Amino acid sequence: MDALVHSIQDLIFVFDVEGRFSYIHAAAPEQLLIDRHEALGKHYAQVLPGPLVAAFTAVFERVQQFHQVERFEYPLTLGTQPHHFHATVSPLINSNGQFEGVLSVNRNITEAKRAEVELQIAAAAFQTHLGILITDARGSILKVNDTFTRITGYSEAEVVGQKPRIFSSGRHNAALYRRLWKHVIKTGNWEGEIWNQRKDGELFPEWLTVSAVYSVEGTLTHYVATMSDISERKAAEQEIHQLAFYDTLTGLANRRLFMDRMGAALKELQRHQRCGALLIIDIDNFKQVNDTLGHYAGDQLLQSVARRMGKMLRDTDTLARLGSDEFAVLIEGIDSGVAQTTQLAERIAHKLLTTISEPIQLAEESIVVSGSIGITVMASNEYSEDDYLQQVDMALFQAKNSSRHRVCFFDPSMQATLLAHVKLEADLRQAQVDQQWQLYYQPQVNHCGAITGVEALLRWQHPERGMVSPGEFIPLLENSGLINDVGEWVLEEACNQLARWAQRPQLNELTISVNISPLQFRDEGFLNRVEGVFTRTQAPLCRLKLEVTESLFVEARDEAREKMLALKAQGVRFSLDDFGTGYSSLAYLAHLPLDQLKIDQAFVQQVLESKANAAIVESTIALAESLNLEVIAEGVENEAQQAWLLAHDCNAFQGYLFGRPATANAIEQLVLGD
Ligand SMILES: Nc1nc2c(ncn2[C@@H]2O[C@@H]3COP(=O)(O)O[C@H]4[C@@H](O)[C@H](n5cnc6c(=O)[nH]c(N)nc65)O[C@@H]4COP(=O)(O)O[C@H]3[C@H]2O)c(=O)[nH]1
Repeated sequence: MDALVHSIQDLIFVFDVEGRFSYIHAAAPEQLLIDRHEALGKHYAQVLPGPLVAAFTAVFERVQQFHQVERFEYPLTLGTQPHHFHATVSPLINSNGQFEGVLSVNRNITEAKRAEVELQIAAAAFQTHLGILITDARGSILKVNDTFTRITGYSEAEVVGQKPRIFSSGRHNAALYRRLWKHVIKTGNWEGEIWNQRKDGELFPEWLTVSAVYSVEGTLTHYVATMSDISERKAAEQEIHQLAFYDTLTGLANRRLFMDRMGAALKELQRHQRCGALLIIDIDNFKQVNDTLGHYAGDQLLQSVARRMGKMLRDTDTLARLGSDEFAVLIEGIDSGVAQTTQLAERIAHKLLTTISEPIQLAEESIVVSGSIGITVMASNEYSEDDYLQQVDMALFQAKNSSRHRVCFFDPSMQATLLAHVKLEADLRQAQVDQQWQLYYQPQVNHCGAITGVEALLRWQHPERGMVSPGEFIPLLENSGLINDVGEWVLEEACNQLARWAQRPQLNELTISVNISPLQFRDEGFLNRVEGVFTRTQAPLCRLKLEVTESLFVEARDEAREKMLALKAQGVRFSLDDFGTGYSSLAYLAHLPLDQLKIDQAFVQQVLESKANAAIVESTIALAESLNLEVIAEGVENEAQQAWLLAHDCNAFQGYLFGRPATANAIEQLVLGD
């Protein structure tokens, strides 16, 4: 009997009515908290840990009171290991029906508990955001989770027993699947991107991991596949790629992608000695379309031009939009040499120009635009992408500035000229900072040869080049916007001179003519600047003449007239310079508040040689007379010219015959006859 009891794995305790241990069975002494002999006769509260005492007391009392079997579970640490027990506590009732104690049978359920927890974890893990599919060793589906159903549209019932190939998208060849299974067999798992098909037929990309499951004995029992639907991520990646490398308006490559392709083309050039050509295309009247028809029309224009050019080019060419109305074409991998590449690029450029200039229907209007193209041939890898872009920009600049050739090739001398321009512009900015300006004055005389006034002419005292002529730098001042500041300096200097001469009896009648560039005149702040100068210098304004040119009245002429009237009201007079060279309407000129017509030196110098020039000068003099304007001839170099002019009623002159431009001091000496 003892041997029988001894073989029972459960712990058996008998407690008397008071709760003292009267019998203890344990298969091994380590299953007990204290030694069996020591525990016998002790109250359970003296042996068990506090929390268990409380739980056991409640059970004990109920068993005693109701004479019923109670069951409960409790944790207990034996040695250092946590354990779980299940206790069945029964009342011990004697033959008289009296309660004599309790019998507690305690089973160690630690392993079962652990398995239960693991199962719970596994079940929770199975329901994750990843789709899970489990197959047997032959690949038949045994189980899938809810996420799998959400991703694929297949319920578990629909797929159990099937092979995973039912999800195949047809996008991958058999070799990929062979590689996949080979890898799983060799390493135990595989992961990668794969396209599958949902139940509704839609193909989608997923990130798939496949793992092989082996039994303890090492035999393959299952495959577990987890998958996540990456179609949204792929779409987002695609969108990011599109935004990063393509122009949103036209869908063409953007500057970044274009530069990448150029980099690749240059490498190709290095490896295989193949030439390439780079073209930059600019839509000449794009700004005008944008300003007059609005941005929407401008956008449509660009889209239309992009479409047409795209159709014209080959798939291997890269067409890109680099900036607002600037497109670029990269033609690469041309086997033939530089000469043939040049010819090919030119042919393509002309075709592009033709396609650009076909009429475009924008809303109600059909418009025609033109383009200009700069080309450079990429035949050497000693230049970088940026160098080639710079070259082609220069060629484009040249194409835009030449009225005849809308297509220009880059040539190195162009680079030298442009660099000189850039240097000159930088020098001009420095000239303004360092005030390297000087004002010279050229005498203007009447029919008796007496000096009545001067024309103020700007000089630039360049630190290295000496005196630079305004013909060279005025256009640059105009292009860079510096003309406003420099022009103000000229006016202030001339007005200060007038104010000084006003103090001197023999000089106080002299007038000064100041050249005003159309750009300066049109500037919004022009009147304010001029009035500032007048206030500061207190010059006698009736002796100030502003020389304007006909080109001022080509655009916004009413605005120009308004400004002239405002200045006229302060006593300022106006001279029309270079008369006869422009295209202004005489009828309009008659409406301007002018005081003087200046006959351009080109006519004056040819007056004796060319009948046509003589006729122009004669009619200018007649026109001045009829409009009641003074007339002055400039560029008079000899007495014969002066005599001719006098004979034709022109009584005011300027030119080398009477004096070259000189300093104010020199002019004063001339007037005073020193
Ligand atoms: N061959 C020849 N030339 C003569 C003769 N008499 C005068 N000249 C030159 O002809 C130009 C007359 O000035 P412009 O027609 O207003 O032409 C001026 C004017 O358009 C512009 N300019 C000069 N100073 C200024 C200025 O302060 N502001 C602006 N906006 N333009 C200026 O630069 C142009 C050239 O000025 P410059 O080189 O000083 O050249 C001056 C003068 O030196 C002559 O008998 N024969």
